[in-house]
Amino acid sequence: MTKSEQRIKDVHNFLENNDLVLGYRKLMDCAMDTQNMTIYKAVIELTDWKEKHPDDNKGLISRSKSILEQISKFPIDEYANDSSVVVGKNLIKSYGKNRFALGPVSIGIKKGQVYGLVGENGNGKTTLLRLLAKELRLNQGTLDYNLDSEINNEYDLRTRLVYIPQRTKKWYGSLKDNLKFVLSNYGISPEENETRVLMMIARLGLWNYKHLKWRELSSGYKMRFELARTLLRQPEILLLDEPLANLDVLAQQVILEDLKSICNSLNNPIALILSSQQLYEVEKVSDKVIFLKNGKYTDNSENTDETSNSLIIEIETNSERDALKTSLAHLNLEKLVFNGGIYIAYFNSETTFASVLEVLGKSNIEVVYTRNISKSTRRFFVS
Ligand SMILES: Nc1ncnc2c1ncn2[C@@H]1O[C@H](COP(=O)(O)OP(=O)(O)OP(=O)(O)O)[C@@H](O)[C@H]1O
Repeated sequence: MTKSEQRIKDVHNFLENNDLVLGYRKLMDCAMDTQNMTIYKAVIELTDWKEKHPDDNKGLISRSKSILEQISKFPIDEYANDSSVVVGKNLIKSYGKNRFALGPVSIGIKKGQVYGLVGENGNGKTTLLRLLAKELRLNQGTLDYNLDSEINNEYDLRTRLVYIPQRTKKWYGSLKDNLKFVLSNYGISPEENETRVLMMIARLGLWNYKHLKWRELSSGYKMRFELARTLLRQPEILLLDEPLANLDVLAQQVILEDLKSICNSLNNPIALILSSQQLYEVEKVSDKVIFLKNGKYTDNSENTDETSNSLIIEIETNSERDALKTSLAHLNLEKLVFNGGIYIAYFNSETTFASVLEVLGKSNIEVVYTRNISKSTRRFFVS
């Protein structure tokens, strides 16, 4: 089964299981992989119908399946270049003597991959993103881009290597007109412009906002607009500074899933690096998580820290510390740290998470929340 057939099958399964919100998004991703305007138009028409018939799930499923059928007839040219699109070696950036210094950082990312950049405030996330975006000059190290498009000047580079800062600029007119303006520079017909823009509006959940102006949009939707604007230009590398800021937890998950899915396109994948404070959400979608502390770098695939073999568990409980300590003691508990809200329990490598759950379950400890963070970047935040 090809990847494209697998994706179509996945959408079928989502529809069959009534996971319609997700199924519809994945249907749009399959549609976008065709790059075919007839398919785009069918999706646009269905999006409009869906908004007018919000409760007709049966109708949505049968109409979606009929589009899937059309999509399955299109051969998809799968992107096949497996080399890194950006390679940074021993990057160092200093803002001056005795001031903040980042690095050395080495990084290499392929298209279709997502890297999460995490760390507390002021630890160099924006600095690293701006270095990769060529907005800041390196003090040391080398930075190479292997872009597929021909790059003749700074403008070409800026369309393929896009950095979206935390605060974006105000724009005038309607959301849709602004998106159409982006494509008007690409020499495509007005009809195709309209179709591509409406498709992107549908995919980014902006359908009911397309006629709104900048000041009428919440910050979450302003970010979605920025993404739509950027994605229309088909970038090869996308650098996002805190795209989750100002979003509620549900919206954070949705936008991350959307980003991951869009960047994983079969024929037009994008290398995505995003910074965030939302560790767990970012970990879920990232191929690699890079943790920055005081400008120094650790990534979660290198188990080089001293706790890399330990079992580390977060536990939230209303019980007393002594009671917790006593019940866990015989499980080779090495350390129990309380950070004010949550306990972090460190065990030696022979202890399993299942055995801790068993002990907690049988004890009188009232567990509100627990999580195994042994492999999570979270362990660097708490240590
Ligand atoms: N232009 C600059 N000149 C001097 N120092 C700077 C400059 N820009 C950033 N810094 C310093 O570099 C450090 C890292 O900043 P940076 O914005 O990269 O961190 P961050 O991890 O993105 O933080 P946040 O999560 O708060 O956005 C901070 O101490 C900041 O004050």
